[in-house]
Amino acid sequence: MSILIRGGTVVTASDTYQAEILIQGETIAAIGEHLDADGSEVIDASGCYVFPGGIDPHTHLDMPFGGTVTADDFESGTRAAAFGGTTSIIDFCLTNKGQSLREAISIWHEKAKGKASIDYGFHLMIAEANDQVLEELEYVVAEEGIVSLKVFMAYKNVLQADDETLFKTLVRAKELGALVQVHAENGDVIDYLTKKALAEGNTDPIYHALTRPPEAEGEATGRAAALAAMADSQLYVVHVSCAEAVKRIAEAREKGWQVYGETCPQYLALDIHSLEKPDFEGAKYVWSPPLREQWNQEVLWNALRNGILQTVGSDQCSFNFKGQKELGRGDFTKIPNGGPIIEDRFGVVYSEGVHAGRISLNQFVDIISTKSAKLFGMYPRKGTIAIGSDADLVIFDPGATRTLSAKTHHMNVDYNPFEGMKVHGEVVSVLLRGSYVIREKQFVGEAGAGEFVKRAKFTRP
Ligand SMILES: NC(=O)NCCC(=O)O
Ligand SMILES: [Zn+2]
Ligand SMILES: [Zn+2]
Repeated sequence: MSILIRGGTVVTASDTYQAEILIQGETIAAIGEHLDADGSEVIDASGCYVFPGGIDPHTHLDMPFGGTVTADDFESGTRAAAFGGTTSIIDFCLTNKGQSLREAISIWHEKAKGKASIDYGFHLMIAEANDQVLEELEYVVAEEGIVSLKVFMAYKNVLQADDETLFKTLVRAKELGALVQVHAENGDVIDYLTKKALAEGNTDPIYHALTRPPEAEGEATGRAAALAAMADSQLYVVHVSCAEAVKRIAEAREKGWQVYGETCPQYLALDIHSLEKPDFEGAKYVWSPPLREQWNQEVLWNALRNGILQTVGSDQCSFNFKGQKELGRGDFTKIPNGGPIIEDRFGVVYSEGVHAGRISLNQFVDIISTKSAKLFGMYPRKGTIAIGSDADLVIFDPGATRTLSAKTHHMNVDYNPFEGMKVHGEVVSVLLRGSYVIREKQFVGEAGAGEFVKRAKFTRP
């Protein structure tokens, strides 16, 4: 089976040009002009961009958290991702203290099996760094192809690990060729501030943000970067929300330390005042780190444009307002943290980034796909348009406009944090390894067609 994409403008992280793309089987066989279409299905991409499929480096599907389980599992989550132009995700596999890593990973494989309609990999959470865990990591990297390890510096008494755990993980990651990720907030300070707020009768959603100050994120980011430098290792800071954290990453990079950073669409396009919405609606906007004052948005865009931050992940972690976010009525600490973003990551970054003139088309591709492929060991199989690469492609109409809404989204959740937002550009069709997942805005993919991607060891991009 071969497909010829004709008439489109091919966009990669480095180039923008008119060309035809010939797909044979699962990969790109040729790129050029006047390619032989004999026997191929021809897709007319006139007026459209052809992008490499989006790679979302940060998702939580079918994850127990905050006393409940995320509303989207691998089936609904990956389908929604495909509608939005994403063809690969990397989901976080949680672990418990005392549990073997093999067991934790096999639980996550079961969650995805037969459900994912796009390709996926796993990051592995490190809850403790004892001898058994450090030993088992060799198998994790070499056999499972899981080359990214996540340490939480927040969520005290739930997910939070101490500095010793982070440092030992960084040292081991260096030996094995893995990239360490951190949720960088000072969990001890936040624990103190949240208890104080509740004791003072401050229970509304806005106190979630007020008890997680930017300094708590900046401090933890700087500490993690310093630990990475002392371990001579590599660090990726997830969901950077504010200027304080950007500053610490910039300082680390200036010193030549291998520190990378990701932000998310919610921090680029929403602000802290959403948490003040009446009737408990502010709970829809509870993330950790929290939404910040609006001026931080331009700091984040500048950091993406200047290469201080490299990627935008969705941090997809959806909970319905009814029955889930509502668990925190009367106590903001019981609001499950997170939101539904997987479908709109690509579109919001295109619209607010490229259309609004903040980043170039090529920077968009780098941020939304290529850098994640490079940092997480999938390049050049994924993250670009090149001969031999997987034919993961997005045909995108830049002239279309649409309004984001829970009424039209495909996530399994009863609200959309970007409700009513007008965006420029629309995903028309999506191919995963040469097969349609989205065809003319309709889902034609298959639950189970997505494959687990074993990734290559970390190399400095
Ligand atoms: N970010 C958030 O609020 N929820 C998802 C879990 C995490 O990434 O910390
Ligand atoms: Zn986090
Ligand atoms: Zn997350």
